[in-house]
Amino acid sequence: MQLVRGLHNLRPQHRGCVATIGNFDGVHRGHQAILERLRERALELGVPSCVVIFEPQPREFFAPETAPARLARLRDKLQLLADAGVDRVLCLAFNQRLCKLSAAEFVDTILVDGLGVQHLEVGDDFRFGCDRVGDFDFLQQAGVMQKFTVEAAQTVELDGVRISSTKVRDALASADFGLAERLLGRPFQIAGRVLHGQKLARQLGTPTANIQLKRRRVPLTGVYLVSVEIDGKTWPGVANIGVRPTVAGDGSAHLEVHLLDYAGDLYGRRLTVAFHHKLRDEQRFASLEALKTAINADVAAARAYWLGQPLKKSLK
Ligand SMILES: Cc1cc2nc3c(=O)[nH]c(=O)nc-3n(C[C@H](O)[C@H](O)[C@H](O)COP(=O)(O)O)c2cc1C
Ligand SMILES: Nc1ncnc2c1ncn2[C@@H]1O[C@H](COP(=O)(O)OP(=O)(O)OP(=O)(O)O)[C@@H](O)[C@H]1O
Repeated sequence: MQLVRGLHNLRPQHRGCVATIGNFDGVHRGHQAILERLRERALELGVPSCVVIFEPQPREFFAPETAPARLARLRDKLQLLADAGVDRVLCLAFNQRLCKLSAAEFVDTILVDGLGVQHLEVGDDFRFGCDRVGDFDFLQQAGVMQKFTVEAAQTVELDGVRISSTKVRDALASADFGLAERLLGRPFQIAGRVLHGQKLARQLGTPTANIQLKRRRVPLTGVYLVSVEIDGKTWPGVANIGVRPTVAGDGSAHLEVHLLDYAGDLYGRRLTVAFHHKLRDEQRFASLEALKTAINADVAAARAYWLGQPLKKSLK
């Protein structure tokens, strides 16, 4: 899959494609259906498929304080789009200039002049352009004039409710990982590289791998039963995701995982953590001793859970 960053990096050979536009946060089953349709159209027309995304996402640009945490960071989104068979991603900087484009300018500059789009696939609720004036009808009319076709993707629902990134976030916030998995079409996961921590965990008796979140905000906090994939092998574990109030960190979120029965150095390795069950909220304990007691109880609960579970369900 090819990544084109910014309109200015589009070349004449990029013209001619089928395209869709959106945030695609989490690449849930609604998105997957659009991408499937896009792939079919690309094959029919013999042109590449292109997904247009924005960085930052529009809500993060307009209201950085209240924009929801992302389900997946850009790198993981790109991987998911590649896995869905997308040929090209055009990643546009969402800035003052872009948000001021009228719907007609958006179509002319990006879709027609930039991409030479032959077919567009969008959700029926899709809106774009300054003040979100552009909609499906507008696109269809523009398509008649500018010689491209537009199709409204059928809404994908689960139990009568439209699947959306928002619904996945709600499921994670209420720790309903079964629902999150049904919305996403895969378990909710966070991937990252293992960093050196404050080395307190060993003193607490429970070694943990600290996964780099950088400045990433996360859509869930607390203590969870997890399974962790390392180089294709899966290990049961217990994880804390949060700001670690007891040891007064820097206020940024950390993901720390203790793997049951794993002995070995994980520094620098890339882990993928899948979430299965919430044990409790993160707490501020009065002492390290009290934190240690709580973590021991978490580990015992994890051990009991994984022993009682048919491991093959979640573990390879
Ligand atoms: C299962 C588990 C549960 C945890 N629960 C909490 C908690 O409730 N409150 C808290 O402040 N820190 C919690 N922590 C984080 C510890 O504070 C952290 O692991 C410890 O500070 C070690 O940090 P280090 O790896 O950077 O040395 C938890 C960690 C684990 C592995
Ligand atoms: N359940 C769905 N069924 C069909 N199309 C969908 C579905 N969800 C999103 N789409 C379409 O996928 C494209 C990208 O959607 P986008 O990520 O911007 O919104 P979303 O998933 O509804 O997220 P949010 O909850 O943040 O609004 C848009 O064309 C949108 O209409």
